[in-house]
Amino acid sequence: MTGSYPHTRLRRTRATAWSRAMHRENVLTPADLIWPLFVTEGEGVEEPIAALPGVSRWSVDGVVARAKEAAELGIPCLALFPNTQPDRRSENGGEALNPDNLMCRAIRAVRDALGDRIGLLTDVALDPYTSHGQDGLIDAAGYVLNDETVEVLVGQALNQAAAGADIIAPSDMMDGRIGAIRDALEDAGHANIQIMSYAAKYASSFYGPFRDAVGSRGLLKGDKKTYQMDPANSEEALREVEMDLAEGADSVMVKPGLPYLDIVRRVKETFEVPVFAYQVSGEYAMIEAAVAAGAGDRDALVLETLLAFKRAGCSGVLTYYAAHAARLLNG
Ligand SMILES: NCC(=O)CCC(=O)O
Ligand SMILES: [Mg+2]
Repeated sequence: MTGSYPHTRLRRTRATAWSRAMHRENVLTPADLIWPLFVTEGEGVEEPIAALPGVSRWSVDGVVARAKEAAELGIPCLALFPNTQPDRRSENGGEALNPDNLMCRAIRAVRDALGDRIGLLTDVALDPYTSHGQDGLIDAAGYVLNDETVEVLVGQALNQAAAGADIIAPSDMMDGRIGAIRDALEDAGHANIQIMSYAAKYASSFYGPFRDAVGSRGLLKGDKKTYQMDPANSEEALREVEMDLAEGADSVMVKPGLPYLDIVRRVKETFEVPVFAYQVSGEYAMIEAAVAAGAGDRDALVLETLLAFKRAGCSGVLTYYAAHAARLLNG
């Protein structure tokens, strides 16, 4: 119990740097960071993404170089996203099942170069592969079909697993996909491949720059509200998480990040499982815009926002600032 003034003065322990360090309740380290990288075709290619100043798409060799850099910085895991060429996109996203697609080539190249020195988390959803930009198969009215999509997602997950993925991360929000993917991984002898479920993924306005990065912005018609969650809901997030855990998810994700830290906290307190959050592209772009406007200091804003994820209960954060933050933390 907190006593009363003046015997208790909460400012006492804040008076010096050593004392603040001694009383700090949460810490951020490079091991808390997962670095999302965008892969593009070619060799020696770096394509800056205008909507995400400071973030580029890299050809596979560049991804390998970034992976080495990440391992040296103490970042434990990368999240890979492909920018599929327009002529490889289709109505049913079949390129997701191609064992030589951009994603699988990137997975194999990083695995060959780094072995187990870094983890590879791979995105399962069809939006980087469909000509309509939705995460699944659609009917004539454009509605995303659940069970038919899950069948394709299982194939996509097995394809990534065969290429060497460590953590399958379904971001599609179909019902039942975690159980279906878990069963398929077990049957295929991949008992130790993890699943990090994007369990509570909201239909958010913060994903705009990401859609530029994977080339789906211009393609997407309508929105994703029939499968991603309503930002008004919190009870429903607990049901989503509960189902994914029951189906075999090893860890769960909340997305977006900072505006949804109340969800992180509720999930953590309710289930006591590893929870991750995604500081998404629009959050990154907001910080960059604030810095460009002279409204704040980048390094301080980055470290404060990332620490806030830890305080809320996250085991780690997916962030485009991962390498930058790790450099700051390593001093
Ligand atoms: N499935 C991954 C994402 O949708 C990322 C969104 C973002 O960074 O805006
Ligand atoms: Mg779900």
